[in-house]
Amino acid sequence: MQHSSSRPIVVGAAILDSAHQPTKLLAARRKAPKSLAGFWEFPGGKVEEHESFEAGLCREVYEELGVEIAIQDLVVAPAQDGWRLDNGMNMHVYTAVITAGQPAPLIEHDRLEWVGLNGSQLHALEWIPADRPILEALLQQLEHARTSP
Ligand SMILES: Nc1nc2c([nH]c(=O)n2[C@H]2C[C@H](O)[C@@H](COP(=O)(O)OP(=O)(O)OP(=O)(O)O)O2)c(=O)[nH]1
Repeated sequence: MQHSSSRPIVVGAAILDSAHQPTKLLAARRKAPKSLAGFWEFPGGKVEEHESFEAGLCREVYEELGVEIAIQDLVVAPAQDGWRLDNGMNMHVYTAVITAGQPAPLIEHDRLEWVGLNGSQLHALEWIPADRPILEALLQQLEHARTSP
C-alpha cells in the first residue's frame, strides 16, 4: 500500500527470530519523547509521503536498529486502516525477520530484548498501551499459522 493522505501513518515491525517457527519477538524500549520513554514498542515510525508502507518500514527499522528485514505478513487489524493509536494516528504492523545485521538500539531506543512468545515475559514488559491488542492479535495469528495445515 502507498501512503498519500496528509494524515501520518505509522508502521511497526513485529520482528521474529524465525520465519517458520518463531519463538521470540524483538521488543524495543523507547527513550523519547518523555511521554513514551520507558515504554516498549514495535520498532518503526511514520511513513513518508508517497513511500510504500513496506519501504517505510524497512527504512525505519534500518535507521533505528541497523538491520535489514524481510517483511512477512500484515497483523490483521479490526479496521482496514489499521490499529488506532492513542495519538490519533493509525498503525499497520507486519511480521518480519532480520536478513542482515545485528540489531542495536541506535537512535530511538535504549534497549532491545528478544522476548519469548509463549510466556509471561512478553506481557510483563510495559508496552505502549495501544500496542497490547496488537500483541494479542499477533499471538493469535502466529498460533493459527502454527496449528493450521
Ligand atoms: N514505532 C512505533 N510507534 C508507536 C507504537 N505504538 C504507538 O502508539 N506508537 C506511536 C508513538 C509515536 O507517537 C508514533 C510513531 O512515531 P515515531 O516517533 O516512532 O515516528 P518516526 O520514527 O517517524 O519519528 P519522527 O521522525 O516523527 O520523529 O506512534 C509502536 O509500537 N511502534
